[in-house]
Amino acid sequence: MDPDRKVPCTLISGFLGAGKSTLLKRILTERHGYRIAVIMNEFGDTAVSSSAKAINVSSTDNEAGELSEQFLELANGCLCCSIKDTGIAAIENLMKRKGAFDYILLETTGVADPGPIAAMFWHNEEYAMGLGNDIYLDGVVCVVDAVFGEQQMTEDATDDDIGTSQRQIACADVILLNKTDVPTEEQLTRVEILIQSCNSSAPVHRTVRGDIDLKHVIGINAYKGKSFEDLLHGLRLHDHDHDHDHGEEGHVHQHGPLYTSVTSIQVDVPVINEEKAQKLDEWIRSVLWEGILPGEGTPQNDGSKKLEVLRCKGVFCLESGEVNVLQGVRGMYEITPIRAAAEDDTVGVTEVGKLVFIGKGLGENMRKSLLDVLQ
Ligand SMILES: Nc1nc2c(ncn2[C@@H]2O[C@H](COP(=O)(O)OP(=O)(O)OP(=O)(O)O)[C@@H](O)[C@H]2O)c(=O)[nH]1
Repeated sequence: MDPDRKVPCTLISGFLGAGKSTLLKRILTERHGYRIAVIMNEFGDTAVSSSAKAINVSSTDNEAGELSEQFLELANGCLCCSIKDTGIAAIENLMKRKGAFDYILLETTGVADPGPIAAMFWHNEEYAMGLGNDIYLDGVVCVVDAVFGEQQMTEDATDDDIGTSQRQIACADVILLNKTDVPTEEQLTRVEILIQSCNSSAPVHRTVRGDIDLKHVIGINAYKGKSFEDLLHGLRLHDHDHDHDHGEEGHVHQHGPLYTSVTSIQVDVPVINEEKAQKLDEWIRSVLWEGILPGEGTPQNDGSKKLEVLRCKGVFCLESGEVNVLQGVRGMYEITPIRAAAEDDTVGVTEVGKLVFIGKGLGENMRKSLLDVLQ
C-alpha cells in the first residue's frame, strides 16, 4: 500500500437492531478481496468469533490495565477492531496499524446521530493537522429496519426534536432497507416513501441480512473527486414507480397519511457569476448557522431554529467554467472547485447544476428565497 495514500472511511449508522452488525459480519467473513478494517462496538457472536480461531487476536490495554480494544486479523484479509467507544479515538488507534488495511468501516451505535462524526471530517485545523492526513470520509450508509422502520421514524420524533432515526436517514449518502424478507410489499413501499420524503437524494437498496454488492457501500466517493455528471447523477431524485402523491412538507397519501418532519428540497442552479456565488455562500451561512432565510427576521429568542439543515450537497458551474461542489453536514460545509476555470474564455458552460438541502422546517419559502439569490 502506498503510505501516502489516504484511507477511505465509511460510517455505518442505523436504528437499533436494524442489521448493522449483520452487514459487518458478512463483510468480515466473505471472500471479497478487500482488506477492510471494521470498527465495531463489540465482536458479538458466532460469525466473527467462530472464524477467530484461525486468526490472530491482539489487544491493547489502557493505563488502568483494563482491556480497551481488541484486534482480530481475519482469514479473508479483513481486520476487525472492537473498541468500547467508537468515534475518533477508535480511528486514531486503528491508524497505528496503517498498512494492514486499505479501508475503514466504522459502525456507530444504534442511538447515535452520525452527523457530529461525519462533520468531524470537514476541514478544521485539528483534523487537517492530524487524522486528515491519513483518512477521508467516503460516505455515510444508513441501515433501516424494514419491519420497524416506520414505527421508529414516527415514534422517536417529538414536537421539539426530529428524532435520531430521521437524523440518521437525513445524513446518509446510501440507505439499505434491510429485513425485506419479512414485511409485505405494501409495508415496504410505505417505509420507502417515508425514507424518500426525508432524504430524496440517497439511493435506497433493499437487502436481506445485509446481502449487498459492496460497490454500493464502499468506494462510493460521495464527497469528492467525481465528474460533474456523476455528481449530478448522484443528486437526482431517487424516485420510484409506486403510485402515491407527495404533498407539502413530506406529507404522503397512500393508505393513510405518512409524515416525516425532516424533508428535502432540490433546486436547479443555472450557471452563475462570482457575485452570485458570493451571495449563495452568504445565503448558505445564514440558513445553516442562524437557521433563518436572509431578510426574514431574526433568530428565535430561545436560540431554537425554525429551520434546521442537517445535510446539504450540490454541484454548480460558474461562468468562468469552474465547477463547484457543495458538501455539508449540519453547520460544517465547504464549497470546493473540482474543475478549474477554463483557460480560454471561448469555452461556454451551459450545465445546469443542483443543490439539495435536507432538514427540518424546509419548505416552499426556502426554495423561493434560494431561487431569488440565484436568478
Ligand atoms: N429476518 C431478518 N432478520 C435479520 C435481517 N438482518 C438482521 N436480522 C436479525 O436482526 C437482529 C438484529 O441484527 P443486528 O445486525 O444485530 O442489528 P444491529 O443494527 O447491529 O443492532 P444494534 O447493534 O443493537 O443496534 C438479529 O437477530 C439478526 O439476525 C434480515 O434481513 N432479515
